[in-house]
Amino acid sequence: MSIVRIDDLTKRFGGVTAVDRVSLDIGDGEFVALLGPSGCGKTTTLRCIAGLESPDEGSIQLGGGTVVDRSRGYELPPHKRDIGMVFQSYALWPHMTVVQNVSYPLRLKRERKQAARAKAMDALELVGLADYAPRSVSALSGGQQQRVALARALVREPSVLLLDEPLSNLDAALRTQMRVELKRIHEQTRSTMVYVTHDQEEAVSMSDRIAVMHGGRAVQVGTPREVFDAPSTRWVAEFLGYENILPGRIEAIGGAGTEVRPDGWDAGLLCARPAAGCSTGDRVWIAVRSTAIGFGDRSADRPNLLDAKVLRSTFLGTVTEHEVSAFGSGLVVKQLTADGVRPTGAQADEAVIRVDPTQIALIPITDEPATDEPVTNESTTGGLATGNGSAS
Ligand SMILES: Nc1ncnc2c1ncn2[C@@H]1O[C@H](COP(=O)(O)OP(=O)(O)OP(=O)(O)O)[C@@H](O)[C@H]1O
Repeated sequence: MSIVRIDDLTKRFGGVTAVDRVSLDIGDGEFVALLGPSGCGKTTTLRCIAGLESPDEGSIQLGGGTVVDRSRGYELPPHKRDIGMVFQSYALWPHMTVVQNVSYPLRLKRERKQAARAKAMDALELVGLADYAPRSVSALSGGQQQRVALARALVREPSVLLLDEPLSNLDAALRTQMRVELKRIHEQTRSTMVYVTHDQEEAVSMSDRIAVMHGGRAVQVGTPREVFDAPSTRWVAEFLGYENILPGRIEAIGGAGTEVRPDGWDAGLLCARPAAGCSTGDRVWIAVRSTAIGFGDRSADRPNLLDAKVLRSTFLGTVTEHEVSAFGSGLVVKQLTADGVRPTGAQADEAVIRVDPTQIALIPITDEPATDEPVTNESTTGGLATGNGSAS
């Protein structure tokens, strides 16, 4: 049964369509991340679920009950929705102790002091802060304050917990630690969680499913594996860090996989992943991560060996990044430093590269109009992706 059901949700701010016909079903106990670059509509979607924004179109159901339905002008106020929220800013009461902050939502609901305190202590136990109960929240670190905010959201046992970039104010080490903590809390409580983030690692490491958002739309929804291994559009592939994206055509589909030929190449590539919805002759984007290309050796009889020219090599600390050219296409190759010694050909800048057939994603080229908007993604190197970008 879906605990959150969003149908055709649209929210406009003046001329800006912040959320554009988003539909999403979230099951009981699921952890779903809304992932996308800044301004793609993640927070607005979350705020519509919470009732902090009033959508222009569409409907939302929580726990089977309608909370907003624009078609009949129905809208339930935020305090009547069975949700808990955790924001980027912890929004705690600085003059209250830890336990007072956590029990506050129950006191607002007129729960008796002793019962509220007992539930608050259980919630603090869950986030590992029971020993801090009598302290003033102002005396806690950022990470501890975020845990208090989490305990406060959990204390009412809401059917849905909405989290808006809750870890973004923490330093990198604490963020990683809190990620593990949040996952544990989710496993322990099995609460349904909707988590807004622009951080891919966060989304992948915690979520059961990810909804990738772009320009107000949920452009792909799936498990982390599905989304990362089979991006549905060129934009999603680029956003998820595929540095090499070439336009090409499917030559043949056989037992060993799909043969594709990038435009302008004298050789094809074997792709071992299933090419869902593709047929021979189809135009496709051929997407390959830089880590899926290595230096090879002609003496081995393996598929996808190509002669290439090494244009530049840059040591990046743990990996070495090479920019190479094969059949006139620029490619980014990344190797662990330990494997970074590349076999040279007759000339110092010549090498044989190998594209791992199991690591190639094929994306049908559709006639959708291109967006000129660049992909903003900290983990993307902004390499030598080619193609005219005329389709997504
Ligand atoms: N109150 C508002 N008034 C006007 N425009 C708004 C308002 N809230 C959001 N927007 C616009 O709607 C679009 C989506 O914003 P939203 O905050 O939902 O994106 P986001 O994906 O959460 O971004 P970020 O990661 O930067 O928070 C943006 O273009 C934003 O400028």
